[in-house]
Amino acid sequence: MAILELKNIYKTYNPAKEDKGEILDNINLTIEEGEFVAIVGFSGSGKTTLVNLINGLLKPTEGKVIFKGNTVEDTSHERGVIFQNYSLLPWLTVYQNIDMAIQEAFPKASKKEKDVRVKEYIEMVGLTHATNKRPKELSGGMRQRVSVARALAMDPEMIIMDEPLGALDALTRGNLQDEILKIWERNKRTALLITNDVDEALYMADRIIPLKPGPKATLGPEFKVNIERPRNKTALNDDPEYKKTRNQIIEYLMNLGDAQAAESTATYELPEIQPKDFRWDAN
Ligand SMILES: Nc1ncnc2c1ncn2[C@@H]1O[C@H](COP(=O)(O)OP(=O)(O)OP(=O)(O)O)[C@@H](O)[C@H]1O
Repeated sequence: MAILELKNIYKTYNPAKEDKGEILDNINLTIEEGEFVAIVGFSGSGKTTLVNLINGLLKPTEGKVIFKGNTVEDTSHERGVIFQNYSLLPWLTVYQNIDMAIQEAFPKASKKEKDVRVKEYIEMVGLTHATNKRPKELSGGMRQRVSVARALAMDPEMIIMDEPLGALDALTRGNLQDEILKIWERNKRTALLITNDVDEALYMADRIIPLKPGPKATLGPEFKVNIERPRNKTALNDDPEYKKTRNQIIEYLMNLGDAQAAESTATYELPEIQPKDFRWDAN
């Protein structure tokens, strides 16, 4: 059953002005319950705008966002967003930031239950030692981990991630990818990951959809990731299916980037791609 539907979404920030700032156009997407979908996009193409539309922070200029059969009008803890810019309350400690989210999601839980949950998620992201610190006392990566813990602690039906792990070192990033996958699988949740990292998308998602560069950014064709779970990062490098899909996506993105550069004077930043990508056999 579809949990999220995007229907003919068009978004401009400036409908009245001549320069309309047309960000998204003709966005159609259906995500089934339990799926893990990744959208891979160019920098500045409208990824955060799309997340905010799904979250309910923004309204589409035209079209509809439908969650569990109802048009999204507002934010809801059923859709937990991990933002790229941490968005923590600066005057609250790590504990209090997470506790506040849990209060909202589980208003009827006892004080003890909430306390156990807060501590469980702080431990999950390895921040027990920083429980009573405020955001300004934390590094960027630590703040991002609090943000991940806060979103997951609310046990949202849909986990929406807007480049959530970009600020982290490789080890922490890998650990959190695994934690997110565990929670998604264990609790049978639905996940939408917005990223510019093709490898992250391939490791985590069931299908990957490129967001073409704007103005009027729209979704490209989907690429299915037919690789069994649980996936092993080291083994993936030798998996023919992984190599094939990776090359297909990268080739598609490179062609898009070239076409866009030929048409426009604007410069676009490609999603994270290594030169080694083209050395691999597409077998
Ligand atoms: N509130 C706003 N008012 C006007 N224009 C906006 C607003 N928010 C974003 N934009 C414009 O919309 C476009 C897409 O921005 P958005 O943040 O959605 O892209 P993004 O793909 O998430 O970017 P990045 O990868 O750099 O984070 C940009 O040109 C940006 O300047």
